[in-house]
Amino acid sequence: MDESYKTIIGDKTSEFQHMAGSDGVQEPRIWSSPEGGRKIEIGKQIFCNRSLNMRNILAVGFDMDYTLAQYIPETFESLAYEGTIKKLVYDLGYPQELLGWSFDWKYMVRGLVLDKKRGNILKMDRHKYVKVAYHGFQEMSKEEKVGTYGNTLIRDSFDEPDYALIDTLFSLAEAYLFAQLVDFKDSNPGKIPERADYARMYKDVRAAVDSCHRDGTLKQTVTKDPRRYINEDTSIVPMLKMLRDSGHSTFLVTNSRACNFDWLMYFDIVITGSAKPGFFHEDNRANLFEVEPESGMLRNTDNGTPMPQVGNSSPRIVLKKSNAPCQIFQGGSVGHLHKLLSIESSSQVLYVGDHIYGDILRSKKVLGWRTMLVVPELEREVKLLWSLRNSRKLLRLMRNERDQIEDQIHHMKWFLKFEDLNVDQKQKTSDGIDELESRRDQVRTSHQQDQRECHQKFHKIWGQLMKTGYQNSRFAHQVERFACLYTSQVSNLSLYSPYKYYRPCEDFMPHEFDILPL
Ligand SMILES: Nc1nc2c(ncn2[C@@H]2O[C@H](COP(=O)(O)O)[C@@H](O)[C@H]2O)c(=O)[nH]1
Ligand SMILES: [Mg+2]
Repeated sequence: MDESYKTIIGDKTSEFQHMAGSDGVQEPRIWSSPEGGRKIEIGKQIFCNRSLNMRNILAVGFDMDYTLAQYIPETFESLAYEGTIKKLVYDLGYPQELLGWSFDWKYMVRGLVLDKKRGNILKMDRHKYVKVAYHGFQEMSKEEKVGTYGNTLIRDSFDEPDYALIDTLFSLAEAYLFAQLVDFKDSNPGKIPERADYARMYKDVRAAVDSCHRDGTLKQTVTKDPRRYINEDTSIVPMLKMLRDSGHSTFLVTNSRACNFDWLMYFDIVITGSAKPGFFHEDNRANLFEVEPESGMLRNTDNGTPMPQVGNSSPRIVLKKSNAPCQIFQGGSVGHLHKLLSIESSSQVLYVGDHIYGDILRSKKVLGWRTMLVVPELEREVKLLWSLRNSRKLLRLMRNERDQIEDQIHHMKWFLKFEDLNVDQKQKTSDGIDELESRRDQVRTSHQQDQRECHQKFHKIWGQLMKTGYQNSRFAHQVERFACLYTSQVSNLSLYSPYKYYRPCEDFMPHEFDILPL
């Protein structure tokens, strides 16, 4: 939320005050229990794509919104949805009846791609093949899908400007509204402002959402009733404390201009209004301002070094239970942060965020920071996966059976065509082929049906977040490439030793699967 820092820092009674809960009272840690550590439940585990030794990490950094501050999409995204509709109607000339629309917060999922020009919503696999496609809320037939996206010679990048990626939970409301508008335009062509084609409608929705974040519409409502919009997670403060006690520096880099007052004492450096992902570019020349905590006023700095104001020394907020001053800044770039934390190599930094592009992909690609992605959806996904493990095995067996039958059919057809057979043999072979073809059709139909049902247990429309059919989804592919670690909640870090050596599981190529089964 782009709002004044002053609101939070200056008014200690404001909303986030209630959230931190425990202020660091140490409970026995799951990893340090005398029995030698207990098993961590599957939904809370940290999964590793790339080896990461926490002993080599000097500074652990955090994003704030949807990472430390766990917004409740059901209420928070509904708020964004309602605010956006009002702006569309009152500022952008959309019809009044939009005000009666409602939001199904569960309908859209992360990883989807909006085709702005065609009004379609797509889920694709890691090769960028479109596997599930809807026009508005209307499922596209296989023929339509292949006709529109199936050309394997002209491969689309499926990126901006013609496509929009739903890569943060903040985008769920705008994706849903876009689908609603597409349906509405198709059935009421005269009611949408004349100039508005699908792409224009997307642009209007984007501008309206943006405006809700900028003008304080959302912030004001959240401030009045924070518990309605943000999940209280009392394990965050102990987790931050544990990291600091183990010798790691901690920092916060958020695009928001506000931050939770109760967390400040557990960070060495706080940077608000960071304008990620631009923040991660070394050549970013954005000025770094120091925030005067009591007033929220900004002071110029010389690359992070305080510039004494005439007649005034530069004050620091000295926080309870901490000898070191917490330094709070706004703006700047990664160069400033590295200097403030005395970071010599990017690989000494672990950054934890929720935005696969803005937090993870850019910081990894541009800087080589180590990264951890927070995926709240993962907890439910892995639990379901566990409960469906036997069905998944059966599906694999069915798929193998279908392959074997197909091979047999090919073999027998070849035999029929090229072998010198008598009439009787020909008849027998043909009958055999008919039988196999009917068996293949049966297996294929039940396999398709069971696979669909299995996916629908994860999500009725889009299926499993990390898979598209048998392939990894595009989202999963990005997670695999750019997130060294991933987990469902940031506080899962406290379930592991702060010196843990995270190691990935073994990679398997297709030729190894049958030889080295698990
Ligand atoms: N101006 C816009 N701000 C947005 C939009 N979507 C989210 N946001 C705000 O960004 C920060 C994210 O904070 P971070 O801690 O995750 O870096 C938060 O304040 C959101 O309100 C948008 O579309 N436009
Ligand atoms: Mg965030």
